[in-house]
Amino acid sequence: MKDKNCACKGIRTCLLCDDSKVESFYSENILEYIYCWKCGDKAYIKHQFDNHTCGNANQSEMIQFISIDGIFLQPDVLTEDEEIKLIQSIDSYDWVDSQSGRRKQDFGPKINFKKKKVNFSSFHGLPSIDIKLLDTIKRDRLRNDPNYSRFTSSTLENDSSDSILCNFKTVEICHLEYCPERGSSIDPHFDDFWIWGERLVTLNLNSQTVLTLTLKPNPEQKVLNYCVRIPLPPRSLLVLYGDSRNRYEHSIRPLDIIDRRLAITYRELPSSFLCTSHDDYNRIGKEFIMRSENLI
Ligand SMILES: O=C(O)CCC(=O)C(=O)O
Ligand SMILES: [Fe+2]
Repeated sequence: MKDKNCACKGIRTCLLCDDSKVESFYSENILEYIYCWKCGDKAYIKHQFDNHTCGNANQSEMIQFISIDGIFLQPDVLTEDEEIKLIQSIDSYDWVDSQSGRRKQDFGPKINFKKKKVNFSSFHGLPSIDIKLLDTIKRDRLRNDPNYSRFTSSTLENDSSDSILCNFKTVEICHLEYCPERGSSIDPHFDDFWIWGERLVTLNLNSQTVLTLTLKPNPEQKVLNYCVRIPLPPRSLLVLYGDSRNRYEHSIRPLDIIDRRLAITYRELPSSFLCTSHDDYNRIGKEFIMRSENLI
């Protein structure tokens, strides 16, 4: 361990505080399935990925795959020009050091997840360019090819002809920066279930990476553990929901950061805050909506 000159706490580390981090991270050998965004609901064993046929029909029985619920990925939702302008806007705000070698910019209230308390005093609105681009994407740039199973989950109340972002109301935005020099990563985790809704929406900018889904190891279950690797090109939009949000933890491994990568996460509220008779939840829901409608 080196002297701490970073924001890591507890078991989290980055290259600044632990130079063995990258080699030791996820050294266990587990089966890797690669997600195919065209198929929408399948991930193929790594060495056979290039041989698979997209869609449900005509799949060779020799190809080993798993079905996976609740991933939507759409490449090229932004033009290169839009991406450049978005990155310029992001870099006009101050970065704050965060855990595991990341830096971040938060646009939302301070939340104490354990005590279930929300403090809105520092939340003054959401960056307008982030919201306008997501609106454009929602309106014009998402495709639901009927030949493939792009929406899979029963946890969404959407009709299959709806966009995956139907009725998505952003109430919090976070900008994240990952750099290979800092060994930036995010450990496997669930996003909070109390305050954040069903869909986790992420825009990937500046360089490609891979988001990894894993199941928490369960010593009682004797099934071989595995991971699902989701390649994320720059300018792609990812939505995790259903099993991918609720059953699998997600992470970004340091070796998957090959260049500076920026991500914008957009979060919504669950219905428990929106249509409720619970006074406290009602107040929190209303305050979120009111503050997030202010574009800065
Ligand atoms: O960087 C990413 O794509 C994931 C970020 C994430 O999981 C989070 O902020 O909760
Ligand atoms: Fe997350």
